[in-house]
Amino acid sequence: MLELSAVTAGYEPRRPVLRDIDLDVEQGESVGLLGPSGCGKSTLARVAALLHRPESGHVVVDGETVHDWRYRAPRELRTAFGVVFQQPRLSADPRLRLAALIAEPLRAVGRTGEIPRRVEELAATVGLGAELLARRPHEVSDGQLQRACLARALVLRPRYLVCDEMTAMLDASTTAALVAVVEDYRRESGAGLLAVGHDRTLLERWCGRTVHWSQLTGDRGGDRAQDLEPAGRTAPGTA
Ligand SMILES: Nc1ncnc2c1ncn2[C@@H]1O[C@H](COP(=O)(O)OP(=O)(O)OP(=O)(O)O)[C@@H](O)[C@H]1O
Repeated sequence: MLELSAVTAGYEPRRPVLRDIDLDVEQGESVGLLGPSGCGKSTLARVAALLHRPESGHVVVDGETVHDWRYRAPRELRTAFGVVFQQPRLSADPRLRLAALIAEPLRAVGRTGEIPRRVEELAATVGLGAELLARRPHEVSDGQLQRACLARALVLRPRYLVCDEMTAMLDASTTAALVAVVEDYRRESGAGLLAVGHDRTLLERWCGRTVHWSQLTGDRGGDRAQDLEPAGRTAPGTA
């Protein structure tokens, strides 16, 4: 289980974005996190994925308390997470062809022998053909690049997936395709999922449990219904 307890985190001393937040994701569970823009969802997702050190509180991953974040975290913990962000262009090295981008985590942990087979498997899973794999990020669409970023997030077979507005920039059919890839992986691997977004309908269809920001904060800071995106942008077939 991924356990966040009493997490306080932010970017400036004494001005936390999150205060005393508790959130659990069981293995095999899919949890949607819904809230208005700017409330701190991405910050919480980054703390959960060990990418942002909280000021206080605890993060426990399958019984192991986290003491270090980012590159200081032990490799075994870092590689337990696959993360997909909203804007693939900000998280993709523009110099890498898509095949190399998908293989990046395997290369980083020295498992280069697995690269050809895993890239081929995952390219098929996310729907990228050989011709696209040979292109660089500026030569593909946002949706194609996000497919590669999802493949990269899955390449080490993570125990937890954190999808931070993964589909916010995508059309309905690409959204449905990527959600299906995540769900197939989750069912087959037993991984836990934290999916962050604004789209209530999408998250409620996608996830077994949807948590509203106001439930995490006890209405401190307030989750106002009118700040949430209206239903209707949801991809068909994502239920
Ligand atoms: N790197 C940063 N440095 C300083 N402040 C930041 C940084 N990143 C985010 N913030 C601030 O922290 C607050 C929470 O931001 P965060 O991105 O976590 O919200 P969010 O709920 O994910 O928003 P959105 O739904 O719009 O993506 C915002 O006020 C934002 O301006």
